[in-house]
Amino acid sequence: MAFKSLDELRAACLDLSAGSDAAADAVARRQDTLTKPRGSLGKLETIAAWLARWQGRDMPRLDKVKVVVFAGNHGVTAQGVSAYPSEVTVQMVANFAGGGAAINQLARLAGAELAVIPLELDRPTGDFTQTAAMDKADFLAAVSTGYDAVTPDLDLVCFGEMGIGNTTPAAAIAAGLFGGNGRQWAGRGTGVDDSGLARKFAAIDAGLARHQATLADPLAVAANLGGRELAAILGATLAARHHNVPVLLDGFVVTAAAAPLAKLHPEGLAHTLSAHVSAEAGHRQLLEALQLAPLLDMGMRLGEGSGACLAVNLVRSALECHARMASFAEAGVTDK
Ligand SMILES: O=C(O)c1ccc[n+]([C@@H]2O[C@H](COP(=O)([O-])O)[C@@H](O)[C@H]2O)c1
Ligand SMILES: Cc1cc2nc[nH]c2cc1C
Repeated sequence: MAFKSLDELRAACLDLSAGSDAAADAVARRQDTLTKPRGSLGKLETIAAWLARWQGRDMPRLDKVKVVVFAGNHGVTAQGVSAYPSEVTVQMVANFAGGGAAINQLARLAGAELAVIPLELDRPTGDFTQTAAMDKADFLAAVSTGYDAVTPDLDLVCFGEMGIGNTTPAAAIAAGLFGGNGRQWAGRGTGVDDSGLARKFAAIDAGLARHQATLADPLAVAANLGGRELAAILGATLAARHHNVPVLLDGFVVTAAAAPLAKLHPEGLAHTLSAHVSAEAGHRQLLEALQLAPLLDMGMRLGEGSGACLAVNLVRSALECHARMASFAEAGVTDK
C-alpha cells in the first residue's frame, strides 16, 4: 500500500471494523463450560475473547506470530537528548541480524518470527525544534512501509522499535496529542542525566511551540514531531486492523507511535493490547490517556519489542487453556 496523500491515509484510519461479536461471544460461551469456576482465569479469558474478535475466528489460533522491529534515526539528537550516540541504531540492527540482542532471545522463546525493518538510517529525520521531522512525502513513505510489513496470514503481531533519541519524539507526540509539556511526558530513555533530561524538556517544548498550529491534526503531529520508525508503527497498526491481525504494543515509544490512530478514531486501538508498562516516565500516563491497561509491569525500558514478546507467552497461555481444557460434561465434573 502506498498512501499518496494525508487525506487518503486519514480516510483509511476512519475505515475500521469492530471485529467479530459472534467470535468473541462464542469464546465467552465456551469459557463458561470449561472446568473452572466462571471467570477464574481472569484476563486469560478476556484475552482469548479478544483474539477471537480480532481474528474473526470462534477458535483463534497462534500458528504464525511475528515481531516486527522498525529502526530509525532522529535529527533531534543534535539537542543532546540521548545517553548514546546515533550510530548505535545501525549497530544494533546488525546485532539483531547476528542474533545477539535481547529481542532475539525473547522472540525465539515466544515462538515468534523476528523481522527488522531499517528506515533510511543514513538519513535522520529533521530536528523538530528547527523544522518538521518529516515532510509529507517522507511521512507517507514510512507509514506505507509499516503498512506493508503486516500481512493477513499473521495470527498475532508485536511491534518494536530501535532508534537512538526516539523517546524524545515519542514524548513530543504524546504532548502534542494529549496536551502538557516536555516535563510532563519525557523520561530518561536510555539513561540521560539531569542535564540531558532538562535538554529533553526544552527540545520538546521548542517542538511544540514551533508546530503549535498543526497540533489539532494527529497525522500532522506524527509527521512534524515523530520519526520514521514511529510512522511505520502507525502504518503497521492500521494494516493489522485492516487484515484482522491482533496487535501487542510494546513500550512508551510504540504506544506513542500508535496513539494518533486512537485520536483519529475512538476505537482505533481496540485491536491492540498493551503488553507492558515500561519504566519510561510518561508511559503509564499515556496508557491512561488511551484507556489501555498494561498486562505486565516488569520495570523494563529497552524497547525492541521486548515487553511485547514477553506477553506473547500470556496470549499463548490464554489460547492453550481455552482450546484444550475439558468441559464440565467431558470431565464428569459437577457444575454449580
Ligand atoms: O519504549 C520504551 O518504553 C523505551 C524506553 C526507554 C528506551 N527505549 C529504547 O531506547 C532508545 C531510545 O532512548 P533515547 O534515550 O535514545 O531516547 C530506543 O532505541 C528505544 O528502543 C525504549
Ligand atoms: C545498546 C542499546 C540497545 C537498545 N535496544 C533498544 N534501544 C537500545 C539502546 C541502546 C543504547
